[in-house]
Amino acid sequence: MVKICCIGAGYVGGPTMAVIALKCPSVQVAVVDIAQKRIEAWNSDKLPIYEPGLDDVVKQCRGRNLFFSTEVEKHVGEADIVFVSVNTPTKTTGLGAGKAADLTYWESAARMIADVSKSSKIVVEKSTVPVKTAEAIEKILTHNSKGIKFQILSNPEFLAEGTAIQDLFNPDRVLIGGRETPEGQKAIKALKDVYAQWVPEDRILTTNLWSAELSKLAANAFLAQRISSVNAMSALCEATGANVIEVSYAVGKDTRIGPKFLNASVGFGGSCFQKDILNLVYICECNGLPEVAEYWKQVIKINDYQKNRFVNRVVASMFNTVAKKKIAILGFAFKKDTGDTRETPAIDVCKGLLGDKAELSIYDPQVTEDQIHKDLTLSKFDWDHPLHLQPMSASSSTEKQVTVVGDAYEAAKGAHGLCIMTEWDEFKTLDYKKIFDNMQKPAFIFDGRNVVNVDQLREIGFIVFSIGKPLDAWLKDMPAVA
Ligand SMILES: NC(=O)c1ccc[n+]([C@@H]2O[C@H](COP(=O)([O-])OP(=O)(O)OC[C@H]3O[C@@H](n4cnc5c(N)ncnc54)[C@H](O)[C@@H]3O)[C@@H](O)[C@H]2O)c1
Ligand SMILES: O=c1ccn([C@@H]2O[C@H](COP(=O)(O)OP(=O)(O)O[C@H]3O[C@H](CO)[C@@H](O)[C@H](O)[C@H]3O)[C@@H](O)[C@H]2O)c(=O)[nH]1
Repeated sequence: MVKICCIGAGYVGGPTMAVIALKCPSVQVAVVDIAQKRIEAWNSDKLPIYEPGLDDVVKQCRGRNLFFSTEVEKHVGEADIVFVSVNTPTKTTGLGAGKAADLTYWESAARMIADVSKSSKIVVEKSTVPVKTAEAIEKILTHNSKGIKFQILSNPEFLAEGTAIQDLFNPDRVLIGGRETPEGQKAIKALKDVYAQWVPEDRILTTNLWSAELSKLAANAFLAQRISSVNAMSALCEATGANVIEVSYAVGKDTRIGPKFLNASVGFGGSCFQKDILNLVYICECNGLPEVAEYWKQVIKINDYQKNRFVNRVVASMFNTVAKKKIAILGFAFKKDTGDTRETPAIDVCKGLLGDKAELSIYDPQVTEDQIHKDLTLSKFDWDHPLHLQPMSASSSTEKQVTVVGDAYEAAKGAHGLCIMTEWDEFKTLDYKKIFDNMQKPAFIFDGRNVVNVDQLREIGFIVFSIGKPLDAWLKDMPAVA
C-alpha cells in the first residue's frame, strides 16, 4: 500500500489529501500539523475550514485511509511520498522584507524529513514557492541524508477556496515538475499514477522543476492582472457614465479574452494573489529584470488604489466625515462560500473607515467575532503564520468602535451607510425596504461586489454606489479622489 503523508493541514493540505484519500482507496493518507487545535478540529464534527462539500468527503474516508495527526515525525518516517503544504508567507523583516517568500516553515519541514527518514522518499512541493526552491530543498535533504535518496517534485495547487472540492474533483490541469533524470522521471510517474485514478491523462502535465514552480506564480499573476485590469476600467466607467458590467461582458465575448474572472470589485483578496505577485516581483528584481518587476507591481498598486477609492467614496459621499456614524459592513470573508479572511479587502476598508472614526457593525455568515477583531488589529502579513505563532488579543480601541452581529438587518439598524464587502448570495435577496426604513436618512449603500439591483434600491430611496456603474447625481457632486 502506497503511504502518503502531507505536512500542513491547512486550506490546501486538508482538502487535497481528503480528495486523494477518497479517489485512491488503496493509498493511505496521513495529514500532519504542528498546530494541535487544527488537528483536533479535523478529527471533530466541526472541521477547521468551511468549504462546500468538504465535510462529506472527510466523513467518507476519515479513519479508513485518511488520518489527521500531530505525530509529524512518525508519519513522515513511514511515508513513500511526502507532500509539503506549509505556510510560505511574505517576509516582514530582513533581506527582501515586504516581497520575498519566507521559507522558514518549508526549510524546517525539509530538515525534519531529512532527520527522520530511514527509507527513500519522494518529496512534493505543494506550497507555492519561489522558482528554484527545489534546488535549495534538494541541498537540505541530501546534506544530511545518510545515503537515503530523495526525489523532489513540484506539484503546485490551483484550487480556489469556496470551490476547492469541485476544483480538486475536476481540475483544469494537474502540474508535475521533476528532474529530467531517470530517477526524476520515475518519481513523476509515481505521483502521476496517484492523480490518474481520477484525472484524465491529458490534463496531467509534466514539466521540468522550474517550469512547474514558475507556472504557479505566473497563473496567479495572470488571474490577478485580469481583476486589476477590470477594476482600473471600473474607475473610468464611473468617470464617464459607462457601466463596467456591460464593458466586461462585451470584452469577455471575445473568445481570445474569455468571460471568466472579469468581475469588477472592491479589490481582490485571499492568501495567494498579493503574496505570490510580491514574490514574483522580488524574483524579477533578483534576476536583474526591473522593468518586468515594475509591470507586475502595478497589479498590486491598482488593487490598493481600488480599496482606497472605495473608502474615499464612502467618506466623501457622507459629507466628508463618518466620525461617530454607524456603518454596516455586510460580508468580511475575501469571497463567498469561505470563512477565510486572509487579505480580505474588508480589512483595508474597515481600517480606512475606523481611521475616519466610524463605528462599524459587521456581519458575515461564516466569520467569527474573534477572527474579525483579530484581523483588524494584526499587522500586515502577520496572518500567514501557524496559528499558535500569531498574536491573540484584539486592541481595546478597535473593540470599542466595532461590533459583530448575527444578521444583516441588525447590522444595518440605525446605520447611516451600508457597505457590501463579500458577494454572499443572501445579500442579493435581503428585504432592502425593511433595511431602508430602519436606517438614518439619507441612507447610503456602497456595493463593493455589484450584487444589488441599483435601480430598485434607488426607487426605495437609497443613494447607491455600485463599483463601475453610472453614478447618481449625489455622488457626482461629491467627488472622491483616491
Ligand atoms: N489557500 C489556497 O487556496 C492555496 C491554493 C494554492 C496554493 N496555496 C499555497 O499552499 C501553501 C499552504 O497554504 P494554506 O492556505 O493551506 O495555508 P494554511 O496556513 O491554511 O496551512 C498551512 C499549515 O502548515 C502548518 N505548518 C507550518 N509549518 C509546519 C511544520 N514545520 N510542520 C507541520 N506543520 C506546519 C501550519 O500550522 C498550518 O496549519 C502556501 O504556500 C500557499 O501559498 C494556497
Ligand atoms: O472576477 C473576479 C474574480 C475574483 N475576484 C476576487 O479575487 C480574489 C481571489 O478569488 P479566487 O481566485 O476565486 O480565490 P482564491 O482562493 O484566492 O484562488 C486563487 O488563488 C489560489 C491560491 O494560489 C489559486 O490556487 C487559485 O487558482 C486562484 O484562483 C477574491 O477576493 C475574489 O473576490 C474578483 O474581484 N473578481
